[in-house]
Amino acid sequence: MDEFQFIKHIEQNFYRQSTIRKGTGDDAAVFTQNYQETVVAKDMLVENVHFSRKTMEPFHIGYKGLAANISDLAAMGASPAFYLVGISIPPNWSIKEIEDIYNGFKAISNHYGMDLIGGDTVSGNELVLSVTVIGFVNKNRIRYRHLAKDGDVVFVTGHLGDSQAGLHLLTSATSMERFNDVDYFIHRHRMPTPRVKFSKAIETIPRVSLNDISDGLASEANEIAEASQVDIIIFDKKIPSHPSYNQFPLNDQKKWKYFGGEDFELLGTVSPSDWSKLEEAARISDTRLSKIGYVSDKKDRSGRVYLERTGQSRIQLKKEGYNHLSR
Ligand SMILES: Nc1ncnc2c1ncn2[C@@H]1O[C@H](COP(=O)(O)OP(=O)(O)O)[C@@H](O)[C@H]1O
Ligand SMILES: Cc1ncc(C[n+]2csc(CCOP(=O)(O)OP(=O)(O)O)c2C)c(N)n1
Ligand SMILES: [Mg+2]
Ligand SMILES: [Mg+2]
Ligand SMILES: [Mg+2]
Repeated sequence: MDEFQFIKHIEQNFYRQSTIRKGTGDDAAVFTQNYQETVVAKDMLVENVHFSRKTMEPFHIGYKGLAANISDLAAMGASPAFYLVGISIPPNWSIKEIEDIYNGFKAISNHYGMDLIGGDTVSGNELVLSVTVIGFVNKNRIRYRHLAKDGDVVFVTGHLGDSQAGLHLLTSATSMERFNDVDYFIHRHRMPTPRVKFSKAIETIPRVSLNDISDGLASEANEIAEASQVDIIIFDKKIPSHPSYNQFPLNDQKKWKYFGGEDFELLGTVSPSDWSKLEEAARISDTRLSKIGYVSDKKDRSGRVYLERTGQSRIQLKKEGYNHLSR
């Protein structure tokens, strides 16, 4: 199969989005849009950085590559619509394996009614995916990270630390039989759920600041604090974790839930007067929701995040987490 046959092979034969005028097959895609804001994001997935052939099957690579991107749309309040895929294919990957990556894309894109409208195919030394997503959101419902205000409630969806626990189970030398809920943790690592349903369900709330947790809670909370120029206080004991999470070494538990990343949960802040609406949205979207802290209303704020631990002094939670250029 050559490059052109490959493209023909992966093209969709119909489109779900009615706004599409031209998908794949010309020099560029064309869609029309009139009243909503257009939201665009890109995240890459690179062999031996984001996955290894030991930790992920080809299907998971496609699924997670698109899930990570959809997560950024959810973090802006946007509904996913389109995606484009740049792929560098090494010679030692079979066409069947590449097809399976695309089966991963198809599985999650079907779920959100998204269309593949373009991309690029090249040969390379390592498998590299560069995915671009496009979504739409109503003008006054964009969930910027600079929208946090004094006195807000700080919340998070789901459980934290699961993804790195899954990676640990996939890579550590100790036998998996020693652990409970192995399949759950591995699934959370390989096939994370972007919180689109929750993000849509909170549409009635006028102001929410939101970030998705790709680099760890500490990093994402600092991004909200810096962008909004507020101080955030987080209660250590309120961080939600899976019932079996406490089977891992204490140090790892702490490391993964604050600095691990790839959980693709949503972290945000909302006015206390909208908290009950948020709870209702969590209920109807079947999403776990936890109140984990608050935005300080003191005047001397500096865009920092602090951690409160029972019986211990308050410490600053620094912007540490997964960082590609920390050398
Ligand atoms: N190489 C790059 N060129 C241009 N913009 C970039 C580049 N890398 C990151 N960005 C932009 O920087 C911002 C933060 O990126 P990132 O930390 O990867 O976000 P996220 O963690 O939400 O995926 C985004 O607006 C992103 O588009
Ligand atoms: C083999 C392997 N090693 C390490 C990791 C852990 N890891 C890789 S990237 C990453 C953070 C998220 O990736 P990034 O590209 O920073 O996403 P973004 O913040 O741009 O959405 C983590 C925790 C992994 N998933 N697989
Ligand atoms: Mg990114
Ligand atoms: Mg993000
Ligand atoms: Mg991202």
